[in-house]
Amino acid sequence: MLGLDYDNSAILVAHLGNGASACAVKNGKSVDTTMGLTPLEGLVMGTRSGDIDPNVFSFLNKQLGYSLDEITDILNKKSGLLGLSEMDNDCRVIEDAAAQGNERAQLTLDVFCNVLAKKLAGFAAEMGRIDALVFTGGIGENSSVIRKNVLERLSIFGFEVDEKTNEETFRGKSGVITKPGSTVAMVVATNEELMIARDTEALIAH
Ligand SMILES: Nc1ncnc2c1ncn2[C@@H]1O[C@H](COP(=O)(O)OP(=O)(O)O)[C@@H](O)[C@H]1O
Ligand SMILES: CC(=O)OP(=O)(O)O
Ligand SMILES: [Mg+2]
Repeated sequence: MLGLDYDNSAILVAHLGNGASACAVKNGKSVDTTMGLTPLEGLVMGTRSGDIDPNVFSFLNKQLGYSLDEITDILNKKSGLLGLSEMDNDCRVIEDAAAQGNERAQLTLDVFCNVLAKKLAGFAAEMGRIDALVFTGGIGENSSVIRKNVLERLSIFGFEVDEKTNEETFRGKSGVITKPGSTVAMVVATNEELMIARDTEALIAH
């Protein structure tokens, strides 16, 4: 798509759906990712907190009396976009509220984008350069608001969003969303379900 040399490339991938993660892909291989032992680590997600002080477990238990199961449930199912906005885990609902001037909704979007931008910047440091940044997943493929917010935070790496193309890229459309001469950011529509089905078929066929 970009004519990059597969064996000499550094690509950042932001897969933003309900679950969300970022990945550093060097020379075609994933060399780092934001999720950890469980999908809770890393980015702010629909209902998952992402990175948080691990002492939150002992604090919420000792100070506020929550059980281990309750804290696990809060961090996985009641945090993230839902917990920050106190509205919904669906990014569209929060974007609409922010557009109407709801400050809490705007803060939620800013936290989401700030955490993502910091992770991507860290990956850039790890790989030594960025040839392209790929947005995918429901939010990555459809939200021009989130993409613009993140790219502006990463302008130090030479990203310059093309506002018109960015706004016109959604619902399965793929393509570059930055200006000519900018470090490349693009949308790549994924079909995870098809990949999972193909991988499963390949595994059970043997
Ligand atoms: N037009 C849109 N603008 C902003 N966010 C959107 C839009 N369309 C879908 N989304 C977001 O995409 C999320 C779902 O992404 P998806 O990749 O399907 O999730 P999953 O991780 O469940 O596979 C929704 O929760 C919603 O927040
Ligand atoms: C791991 C993951 O992406 O979870 P979800 O199905 O919530 O998106
Ligand atoms: Mg998905």
